[in-house]
Amino acid sequence: MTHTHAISAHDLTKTYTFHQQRAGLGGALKSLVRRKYETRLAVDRVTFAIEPGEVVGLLGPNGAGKTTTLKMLSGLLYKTSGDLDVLGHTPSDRKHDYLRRIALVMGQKTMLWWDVPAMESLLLHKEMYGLSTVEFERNVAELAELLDVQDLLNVQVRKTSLGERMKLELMAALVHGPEILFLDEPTIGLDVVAKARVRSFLADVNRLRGTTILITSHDMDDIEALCSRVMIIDHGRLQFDGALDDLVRTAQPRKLVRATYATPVDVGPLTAFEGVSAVEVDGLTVRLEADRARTGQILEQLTRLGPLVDLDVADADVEEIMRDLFLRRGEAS
Ligand SMILES: Nc1ncnc2c1ncn2[C@@H]1O[C@H](COP(=O)(O)OP(=O)(O)OP(=O)(O)O)[C@@H](O)[C@H]1O
Repeated sequence: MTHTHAISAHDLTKTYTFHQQRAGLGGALKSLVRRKYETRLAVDRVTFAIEPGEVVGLLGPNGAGKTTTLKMLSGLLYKTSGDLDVLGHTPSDRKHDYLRRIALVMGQKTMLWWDVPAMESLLLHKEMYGLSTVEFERNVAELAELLDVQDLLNVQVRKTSLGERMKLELMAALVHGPEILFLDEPTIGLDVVAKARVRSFLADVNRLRGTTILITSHDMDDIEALCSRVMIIDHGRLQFDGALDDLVRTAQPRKLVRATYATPVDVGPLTAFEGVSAVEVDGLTVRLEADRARTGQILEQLTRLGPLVDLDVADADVEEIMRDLFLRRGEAS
């Protein structure tokens, strides 16, 4: 059988079953005698396919089911139902051949030994994945250069900064040359410079090696920099799967317009104009939101108000769009 998709999931579902601990000692004893089980539907009939070489962002509010999805894809968790195929494998079988072809990096977990230099962990990976010395040395050299960590490989990991450690973490994840990289919040806690470095590294890896990347992040700058496609998951359901641009267009049907005039203007006529909202005046600058479909007419209207010296039309910040989107969904459910 040939597999064209790197990842394909059909009605993928995960229900957690856990037992509720009652409060206090009496409660704890009662819980022992009569265990109360609860279930939580974390991922609910999710269907998607990802092609080799794609970089896809998995987005959603806290508790949406993103980590659970990544864990099922990487084989750390069993699915409850549905079909899942990654590189022709059932991930939860955790076959050696499968594990060789993927990597999972979790921003808050480390796969490096703390008390020894990163090189020791890399050598362990060499053994684990059965890499030849030539292959290993080539990969280490390439990754170390891309990440600029040549000087850090022989430093005890505990002595490295958070940003440095994430770079070493990525190196450890990629040294065996996986075809798919699962990333869970890879830039969490990093400063702006380190974040940018991680992003450009991931873009390089995708471009140079054709690595398929599925990334979750709460930082929309990560997503904008790396992903042309996003999947939004909320309450376990896949709510959107498509181009980031399309998401912006559908989620934010308004454009942000800023007009600056040479002399003060009366914005009275604007408020009555169809498709205009949130008009604000700040000295000689007028800000408003314009319905996407009517932006042309609205701009024309703005030119009639007075002598324009500057005009700026922009989409809302992706960060803001997400906030609005999740807020609205939260209110609706
Ligand atoms: N081991 C577990 N046992 C029971 N419920 C769990 C377990 N792990 C996660 N959950 C629940 O499953 C749901 C999805 O959690 P998940 O960690 O996948 O969300 P997430 O989208 O990654 O959130 P975040 O952005 O906060 O990391 C949540 O309601 C969470 O409380």
